[in-house]
Amino acid sequence: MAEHRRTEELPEDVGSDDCLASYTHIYSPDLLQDQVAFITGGGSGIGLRIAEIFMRHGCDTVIASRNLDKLKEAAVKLSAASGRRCLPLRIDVRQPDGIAAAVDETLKEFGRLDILINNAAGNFLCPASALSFNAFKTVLEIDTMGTFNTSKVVYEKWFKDHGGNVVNVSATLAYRGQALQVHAGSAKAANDAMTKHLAVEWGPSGVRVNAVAPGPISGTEGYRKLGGPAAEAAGSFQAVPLQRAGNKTEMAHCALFLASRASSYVTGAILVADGGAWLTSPNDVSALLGIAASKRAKL
Ligand SMILES: CC/C=C\C/C=C\C/C=C\C/C=C\C/C=C\C/C=C\C=C\C(=O)SCCNC(=O)CCNC(=O)[C@H](O)C(C)(C)COP(=O)(O)OP(=O)(O)OC[C@H]1O[C@@H](n2cnc3c(N)ncnc32)[C@H](O)[C@@H]1OP(=O)(O)O
Ligand SMILES: NC(=O)C1=CN([C@@H]2O[C@H](COP(=O)(O)OP(=O)(O)OC[C@H]3O[C@@H](n4cnc5c(N)ncnc54)[C@H](OP(=O)(O)O)[C@@H]3O)[C@@H](O)[C@H]2O)C=CC1
Repeated sequence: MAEHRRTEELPEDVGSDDCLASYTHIYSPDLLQDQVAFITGGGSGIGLRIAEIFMRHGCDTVIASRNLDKLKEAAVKLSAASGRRCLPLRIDVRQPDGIAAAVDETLKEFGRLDILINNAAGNFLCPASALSFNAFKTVLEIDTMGTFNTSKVVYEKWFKDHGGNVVNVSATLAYRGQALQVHAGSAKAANDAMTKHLAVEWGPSGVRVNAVAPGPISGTEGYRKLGGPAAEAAGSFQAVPLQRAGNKTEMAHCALFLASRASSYVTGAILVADGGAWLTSPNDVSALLGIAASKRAKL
């Protein structure tokens, strides 16, 4: 008997921080019609693709991070690809006053805010013994405090009275112990707890709070910094049930589901989107990359 292996068509992707040349809608094209999304770290990687896919579903966006030149360049590409408006704003998610000013500007420009995507993060590989106290604190401040700061400002300025959707970008690396990742794993685990606590507290205000937890996602800074290309070369993805890395469009589709009425009864959920990697795969990146645990890894 002939062997049948069902294969799904993967959504389009490009490896660089560019917009897609073509896009086939899976969801209704008007799923986010005339809504407004505030996306931290929306100028690159997964955040940029989330902005693009949201805009292709009728949404206007604010993309906010530290590097305004990068954001302005991205905003031009995003508007050209989608015909929607994109406002680039400089923020550091560690600074609540700057976030507050950006949210004020968003409301002045668009008159509403429907979706917050907490995507900004920082990471690198480093053994705990070599990690400075400031390095650990820095990652917690960006990933965890940054998520709280932005969520709280958006809630107080708009969501408390109008409802809204928060989607946090987590990581499955937090689900098992992993060498060289105590800073990022601790931060993302805290964010998963924050997702559940805020879902409970803000549900009565009509605010849903969910998270998507990616595994390795190609074509991103995180993938490059954390050894994705080396893992590919070593054939490590064969150990992942779906036998490949994910792509940015796949993550954007998860965020779109959680940010839209497609998930209207879902809150406090963490949508694991890692091809099954954390369930089964060897996840000791230090062994894979040949990095001795006693040495500082600057990748
Ligand atoms: C689950 C998979 C399982 C199986 C699959 C099978 C095989 C796969 C195998 C491999 C994995 C493959 C792919 C990857 C998979 C998953 C990825 C998962 C998660 C990714 C998470 C991410 O967050 S990705 C985001 C990446 N992007 C960025 O990091 C961009 C933003 N980053 C930054 O701005 C900086 O890097 C920063 C975080 C350091 C912040 O910058 P800044 O505020 O300017 O801070 P600094 O002043 O520069 O530094 C502060 C202190 O930190 C120290 N530091 C900085 N860099 C390093 C480093 N590289 N190593 C150690 N220490 C560092 C710095 O020295 C400062 O400390 P002092 O004490 O000196 O003051
Ligand atoms: N790529 C992967 O394989 C995985 C990624 N993730 C998560 O996905 C998300 C996106 O990562 P990825 O696309 O790979 O990486 P990127 O480096 O492209 O994205 C991180 C973004 O965060 C922004 N940022 C960093 N620090 C700050 C700050 N202090 N204030 C405001 N913005 C900040 C950066 O912009 P700027 O420099 O302009 O500030 C950048 O746009 C992260 O939450 C990451 O943890 C999770 C698992 C796997």
